[in-house]
Amino acid sequence: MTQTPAPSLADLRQEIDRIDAGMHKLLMERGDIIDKLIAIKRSQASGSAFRPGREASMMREIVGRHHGILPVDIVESIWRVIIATFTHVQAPYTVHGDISLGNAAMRDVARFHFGFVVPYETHDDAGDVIHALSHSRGDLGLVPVAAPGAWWRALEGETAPKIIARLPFVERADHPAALPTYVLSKPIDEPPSSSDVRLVSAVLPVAPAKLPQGWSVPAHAGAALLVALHPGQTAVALAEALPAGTSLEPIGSHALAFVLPKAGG
Ligand SMILES: O=C(O)C(=O)C[C@]1(C(=O)O)C=C[C@@H](O)C=C1
Repeated sequence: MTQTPAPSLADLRQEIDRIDAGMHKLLMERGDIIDKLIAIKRSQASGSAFRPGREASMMREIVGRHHGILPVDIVESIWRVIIATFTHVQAPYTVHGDISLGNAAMRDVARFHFGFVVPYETHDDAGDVIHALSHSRGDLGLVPVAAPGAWWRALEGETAPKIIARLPFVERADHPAALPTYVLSKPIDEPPSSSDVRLVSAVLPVAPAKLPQGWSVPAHAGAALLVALHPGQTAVALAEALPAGTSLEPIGSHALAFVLPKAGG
């Protein structure tokens, strides 16, 4: 029986060149599709190209089907950069990062999720980020969930910026840009789906001795709570669980995080 000879280094490099050319061609083809999409989106009311629900479901699909020796970190980061860059091609925007919990961690979040083509500006606190968004056309803000003070109160009111996503989309141990971060923008034309987490600013008459049981409170400061309503939970039930005189204001929503099990775990 004749054995097929093992491929040479030159053969394998030829294969790599063929694959790279194919990937490059597909990316250019993706650009042609985005070009057509721009025309459709221009005719819609909102000036913003972001569709955070669509982005979250794409990331879920991509990371969910991945296997092989290429680390999932790189797959997530490549597609984040592709999507963020094609969004920028549709309508230019700047990412504003709140560095109150550290410059390096926020820069990693911004670069991992938005790449290097999208301009990145830093601000000393969440208030400055929200102010910058209010005066922009379609910029994005990044605020750490644990940023100091009741920063989310500046998101109350119909025309104020809102939370539209939570990063990282894909949660796993040792994520390279792990700082839990909210993405903010001016209100967008995408109603939350029934499987999204809706965020509420609750202001109690006095600071509570302990946080309400059975509710997710990602952040709190004095009498102000940022409450995350998970699918099935309602603002009416939350109001009943909190003291009389509490005010509740919607401040955005985000997709449920996709939790990736630990490799081998
Ligand atoms: O699907 C869209 O609406 C797009 O604009 C395309 C795209 C992408 O590049 O895949 C870009 C921006 C959106 O946030 C979601 C996805």
